[in-house]
Amino acid sequence: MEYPKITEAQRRMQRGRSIDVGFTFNRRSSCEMQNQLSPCESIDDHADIKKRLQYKSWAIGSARRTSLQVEKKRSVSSKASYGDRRPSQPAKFNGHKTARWQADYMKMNVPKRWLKEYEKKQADLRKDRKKKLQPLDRFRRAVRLIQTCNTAFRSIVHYAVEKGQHEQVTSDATLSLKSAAAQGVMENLMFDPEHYKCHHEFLMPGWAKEITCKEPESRTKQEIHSIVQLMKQLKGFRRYSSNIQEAICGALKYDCFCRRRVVIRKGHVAQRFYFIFSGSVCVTVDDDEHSAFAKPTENAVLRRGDHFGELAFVRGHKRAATIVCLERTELLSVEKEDFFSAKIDLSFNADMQRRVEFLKEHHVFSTWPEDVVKQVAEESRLQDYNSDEVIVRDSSKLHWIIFITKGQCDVLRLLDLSNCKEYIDHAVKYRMEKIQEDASSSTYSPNADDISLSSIVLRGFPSRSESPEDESTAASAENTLTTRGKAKSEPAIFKAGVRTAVAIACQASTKGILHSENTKGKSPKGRVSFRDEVKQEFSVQKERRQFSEIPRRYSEPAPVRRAIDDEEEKVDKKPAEDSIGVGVYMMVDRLRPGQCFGSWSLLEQEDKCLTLAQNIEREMNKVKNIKRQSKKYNQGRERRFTLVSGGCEVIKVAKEVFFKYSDAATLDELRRLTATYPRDSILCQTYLQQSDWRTYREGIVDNVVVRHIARLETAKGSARSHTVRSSPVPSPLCSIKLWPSVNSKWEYFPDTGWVSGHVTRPAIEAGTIRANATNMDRTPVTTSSRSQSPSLRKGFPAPFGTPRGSPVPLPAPASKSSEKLLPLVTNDLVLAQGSQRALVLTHGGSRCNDYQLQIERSIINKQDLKKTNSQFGKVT
Ligand SMILES: Nc1ncnc2c1ncn2[C@@H]1O[C@@H]2COP(=O)(O)O[C@H]2[C@H]1O
Repeated sequence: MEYPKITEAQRRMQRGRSIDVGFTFNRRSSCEMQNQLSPCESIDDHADIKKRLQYKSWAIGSARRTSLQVEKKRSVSSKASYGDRRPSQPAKFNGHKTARWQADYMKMNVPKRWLKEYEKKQADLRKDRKKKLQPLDRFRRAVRLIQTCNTAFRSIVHYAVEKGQHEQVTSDATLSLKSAAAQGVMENLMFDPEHYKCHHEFLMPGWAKEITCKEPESRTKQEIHSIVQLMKQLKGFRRYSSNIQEAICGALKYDCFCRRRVVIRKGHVAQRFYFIFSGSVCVTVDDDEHSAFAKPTENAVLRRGDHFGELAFVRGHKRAATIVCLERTELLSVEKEDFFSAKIDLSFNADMQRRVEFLKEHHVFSTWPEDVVKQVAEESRLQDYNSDEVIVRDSSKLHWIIFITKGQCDVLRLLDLSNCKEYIDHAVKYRMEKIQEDASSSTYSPNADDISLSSIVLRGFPSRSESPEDESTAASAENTLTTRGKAKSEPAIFKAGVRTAVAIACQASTKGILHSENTKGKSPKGRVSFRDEVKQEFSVQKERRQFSEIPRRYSEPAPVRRAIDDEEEKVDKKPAEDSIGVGVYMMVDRLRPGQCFGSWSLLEQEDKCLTLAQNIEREMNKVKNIKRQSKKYNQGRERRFTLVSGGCEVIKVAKEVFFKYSDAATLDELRRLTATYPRDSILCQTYLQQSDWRTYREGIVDNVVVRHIARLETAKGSARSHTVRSSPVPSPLCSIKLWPSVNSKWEYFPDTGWVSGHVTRPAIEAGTIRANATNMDRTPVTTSSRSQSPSLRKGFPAPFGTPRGSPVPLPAPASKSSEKLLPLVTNDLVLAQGSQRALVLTHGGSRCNDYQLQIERSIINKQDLKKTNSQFGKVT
């Protein structure tokens, strides 16, 4: 058989057409999975391609065979040349950008029309796939993504461990344990400092260690550049210009020291200047490093990003302090010669100049001679703090006066609530009412939230009273307390207060009201501590002193004073947990540039820093100003404040240095700058007011919900003004709702909220409930009345601590334009007007469409309803 002769061009054309379908498929797959499969990769892929083609109905047998043959031939013959043919950049096709595989087709004479059709089909498919993605599919996708990320992360960790860089991946738990151990006790802080810490501390990477251990001459430019980038993480390093940075990094040497290792000893000749890359060191002015561990609060602690050892170079003296590691610390140091050749000293001189200028301009130092100011500036230190960093934990142990140069700091007062008369009175009163209410009504069992405030106070008592046993526990607790109380001859008020509280605790626990979670949730650090009587006795005495406004120094005879002081010292020496039963931090002041912190104790000892002549004059003035000064003395002596940075730069001047040069004018100026903060009793009242659920709720409502609703309503327009809002805003605007119909049916619809069967229009919200049950009236609450601040609501005193869930009357509204239902929230009590039926919302809320609403129908008889209402009356 003779075959017709065909030209090479015809053959090529035929081949192109015959392989089209199969080839298109193959090429497509090569594009989609470039890394896994490519048609010309090897003959081993042949089986795979065949398998794929079997499932494609449009890949007819003959075509498939041809294509495979062609593919096989091609893959064998053109294996070497394929790489060359393949264009590295996307080629242009018909004015459109095309992919690599399209360019290949062009070469193989694949008709453009087919390509276009194919592309269009693919685009449609992609669009459809995107559109039809169900939430579940989306979720699956997200899960897959997370899985991928997780796998990637694990492989990085694995790689790091293999390469010996596993130290960099240190868990927070290990770090927090380390730092807690390094700091010794957690001191008096009632919040967990770990919450304010970065989760990972970055240790020096292996490659950086290698570079910094090399001789400076053998470091390449690239290596120095990498070290510069790494060192830029340190705030102490960033302040240098790029030239200085490079010069420093060319000479840096890596060192790692363990805890207790002395890096610098006072009086030694200076050799190196140090940056802290990780860990922390303590600066102590003693020759001996032990005070760093014995009195940790008295010494400065330097951390990652700080530097030390410059003073000796700048001043040309010997080392001014001892520096010891508090934990495993990584340091990068620069030799003396490099320090000067890199001109690091210039930046320190500039810093020094800034300090001098700040001090010179400050009022306190206005009378000081220039050389003295310079000396003080030399001995002071400029430090910057990030937001939320604790600068001073306890002002009573402060050894510096802190001047704020930039930014702001917050002064906090740790308020011991268990020592606040107002708080105890409030809690006991509230609890008594609750118990009476419980005793009289068996139908209504209060929610755990209802006693949240009282449980804070009760937390200060031994856990034995919280065991859900019976009254015998109460009796025994009371007995123990009374016996102890007798032995110590407690004041009567105190005994009565404590007894009531213990009794309350037991009664509450027998009813299963006290929930440990509840207590835990409200407790800073979840502490449960027992305040012993001695502490309480003195706290009561302290309280009395505070109330009487008579300064202790001048009102009490000396021996008594000493005795009290001694006792106080004893009490103060107790562990932190014992000294504060229930604490809360209150912000009392915000300091801005120019203001100072920590001068109270200085004013107290002002006599020490005056000359004899000045002393005589001051004695005269003292008599006149006795009352004014005594207040400040008390403040300095008894009250402790915490200083927390809000992002600031400060100058710390040592008190001793300040003492040396202070005169009367300086102290007067300092006194003028020193703020007098409110007494604890006032702070306590403010706290109670702020933590009052209703005040809080109104604040939130004013700030968030009302604005949100207003926005929604503006968007919806006035057409919906007579319909019930279906917005899912769980607005806790009102706790009591009155319904206009006596026997109305109570129904809940997810969209429309509560609807009464007897009312044609939506039931009208009522905000006011009168003391008398029979006189219950309805008055609509408007958004405008709601948005008023609590103080503007006349005749609406804010009782302390009305907890969430308890019935709260709302103020008389301004107008009745709004005829809408306000949403209910959990624990809301719903009363029908004139009806004896009450509903307590136990779960969800009328605006929570996703929740199944459960309603507890408690039938309250008339008597109980009256009682309840009379209690509402009491609250108002
Ligand atoms: N009060 C301080 N607070 C923080 N660091 C200090 C204080 N006093 C001295 N230093 C540092 O401790 C270093 C001890 O060595 P130098 O004197 O060389 O440089 C000193 C300062 O860098």
